[in-house]
Amino acid sequence: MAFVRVRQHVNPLAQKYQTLIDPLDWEKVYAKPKAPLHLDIGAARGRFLLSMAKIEPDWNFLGLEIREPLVVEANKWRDELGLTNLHYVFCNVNNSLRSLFSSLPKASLQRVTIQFPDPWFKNRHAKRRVVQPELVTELAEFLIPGGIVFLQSDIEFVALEMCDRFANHPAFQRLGTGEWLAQNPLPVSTEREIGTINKGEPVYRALFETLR
Ligand SMILES: C[S@@+](CC[C@H](N)C(=O)[O-])C[C@H]1O[C@@H](n2cnc3c(N)ncnc32)[C@H](O)[C@@H]1O
Repeated sequence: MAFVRVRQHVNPLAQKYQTLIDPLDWEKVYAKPKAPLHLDIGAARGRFLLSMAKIEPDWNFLGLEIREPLVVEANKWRDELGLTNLHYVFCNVNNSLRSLFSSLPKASLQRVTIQFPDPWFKNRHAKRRVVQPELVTELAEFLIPGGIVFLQSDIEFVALEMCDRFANHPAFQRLGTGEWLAQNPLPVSTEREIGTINKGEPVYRALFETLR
């Protein structure tokens, strides 16, 4: 499988990423549009979802990614494998969720993963980080009661900031003891997670649930 070469980071605040995305026609996207939906934010090359879609054929999987060539490539691999429960969309997740999900069958969105989002280390770039309070509010609106959000990062301050933003929203409660999770509860690791573990570096993980 040849990999397309792309820029490592793009600035989500740049003008060209402010275009609003059209709602999806879910009947055309998935063979079973009413199946539970797992959303992966910042899907990159999409390998995590590709494996998940094979393991859980009764779920639908949606990957959102701001680097368009990766999305084109991931959808090509999906087609080659004939997976009808997997789709990738090129968008800026910070301005697209509401439009994207306005047509979503009721009670579909059940699981969200945000894994190793770009850290944007400098304070003056903090607004470029994916988990902004507005994103948390939108997820609270569309997730079912009892829906799950799984967060992980290799940068502790990013993990802490993500956790604070979910903990500060009244719709979410953190699961577990409040310590970082020792294990990934999902059956597939992301590319970034495997790289981090192979370097012997820590991974900071947390689970949140929407109130029932
Ligand atoms: C460090 S990579 C991690 C990829 C994958 N989740 C993993 O764990 O291997 C973060 C990904 O999020 C994407 N991303 C960053 N900001 C985004 C945004 N506002 N909307 C959509 N995708 C975004 C980046 O382009 C990049 O592919």
